[in-house]
Amino acid sequence: MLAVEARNISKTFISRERSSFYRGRKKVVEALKNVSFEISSGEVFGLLGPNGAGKTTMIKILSTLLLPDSGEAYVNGYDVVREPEKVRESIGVSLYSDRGFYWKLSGRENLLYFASLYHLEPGWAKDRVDELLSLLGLEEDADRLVEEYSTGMKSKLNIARALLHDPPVLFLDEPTIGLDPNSARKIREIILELKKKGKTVLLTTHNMFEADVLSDRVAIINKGKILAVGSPSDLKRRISSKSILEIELIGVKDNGAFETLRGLDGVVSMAHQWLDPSAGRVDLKVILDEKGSLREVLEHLLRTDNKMLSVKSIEPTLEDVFVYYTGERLESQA
Ligand SMILES: Nc1ncnc2c1ncn2[C@@H]1O[C@H](COP(=O)(O)OP(=O)(O)OP(=O)(O)O)[C@@H](O)[C@H]1O
Repeated sequence: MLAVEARNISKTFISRERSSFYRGRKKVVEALKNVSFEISSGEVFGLLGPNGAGKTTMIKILSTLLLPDSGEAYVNGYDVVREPEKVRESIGVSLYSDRGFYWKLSGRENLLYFASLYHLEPGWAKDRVDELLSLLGLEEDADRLVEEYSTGMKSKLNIARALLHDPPVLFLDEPTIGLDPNSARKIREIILELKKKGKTVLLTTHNMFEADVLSDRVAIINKGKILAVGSPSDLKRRISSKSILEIELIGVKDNGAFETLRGLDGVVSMAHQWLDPSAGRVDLKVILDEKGSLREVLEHLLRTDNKMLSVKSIEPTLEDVFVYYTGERLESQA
C-alpha cells in the first residue's frame, strides 16, 4: 500500500526583495517543479538535497500547511487538498524551523499540553507521554524547563510531539541538523526503531551519510526537481562504472584553476568545495568515464600554480551521485 504519493507537484513563491537598492523588486522562486514520488507503507524515504532544494516545501505541502499550485498528493490514501483533516490525523510532523514549545513549561508538561490539543484522553495521554519520553531517552530531563534544554533535547522533544497521536506516517524535516554526533546518532536509532514499529518515515536531509544509513530509498532533489530515485545502493551502482577522484589542492586563487578540467575528454562531472578560502584549499571531485585519464587530469592541474595535497580514488557515495547529476557539491560552497 502507498503511504505517500506525490504527482507532478509544483509550487512557486512570489515575494518582494527588501534590499534598500531594489526596494520591492519581485522575486519568483520555483521551489518545486513537477515533483513526483511514491512511498510505500513502512518505508523510510529520504529526500536528499542542498539548502533551498525544495525539501521543506514538499513536507509542508504533504502536511497540508501549504497548498500546491498544481499536481496532486495523497497521504495514507487521503488527498492533501480535499481531505486535509484526514491527512492531519494520519501524520506526525517535525519541522526544523518550528519547534514552538513553551519554554517556561517542562518537557513533560509541553507534551501533555499538546496531547490535550490533539484531544487525547487524559489518562491515556499520561501513559503515552511516559512511553515517548522513554523512547526518546528524555525521562531524566522530562521535568526540566524546556528553556534549559539543549538543541538535541529539543529535537527529541519535537519528534516525541510528532508521535503523540501514534500516526502511521511521519514527516521529519532535517531531524539531526545542528546536533552533536551523539545526539544525531540517537535520533537515527530512534528513526530505525520507528521503522521497526511499522511507521512510514519521510525525512529530509542534506547529509548524504544520514540518507544512506537510514533510507530504504532516496530521492535526490536539487532546485525543485527530483533527479534520481532509488535505494542508496541502486543509486551508487548507477555510477559504479565511473572513476571518482577526490583531489585536495592548496594555493588555489580562483575557480579558473580547475574549471577548465570540464573540457577534458572523459570528465563527465566535477564539483568543488572550498575548505579554507584564505589558504586557497579546495576539495575537488572529478568523475571520469572510461574515456577519462587520471594522468591527464593530474597533468592539467599541475600546469597551474597550485599544489596538490592528495589524490584519492574513492568508492561512490550518495554525494558523488549528486555531483554526477548536478555538477555541484551537497555541502555549501564558499
Ligand atoms: N514562504 C516563502 N516565500 C518565498 N520563498 C520561499 C518561501 N518558502 C521557501 N521559499 C524558497 O523556496 C526554495 C525552496 O525552499 P525550501 O525551504 O523548500 O528548501 P529546502 O530544501 O528545505 O532547504 P533548507 O534546508 O535550506 O530549508 C528556496 O529558494 C526558498 O528560499
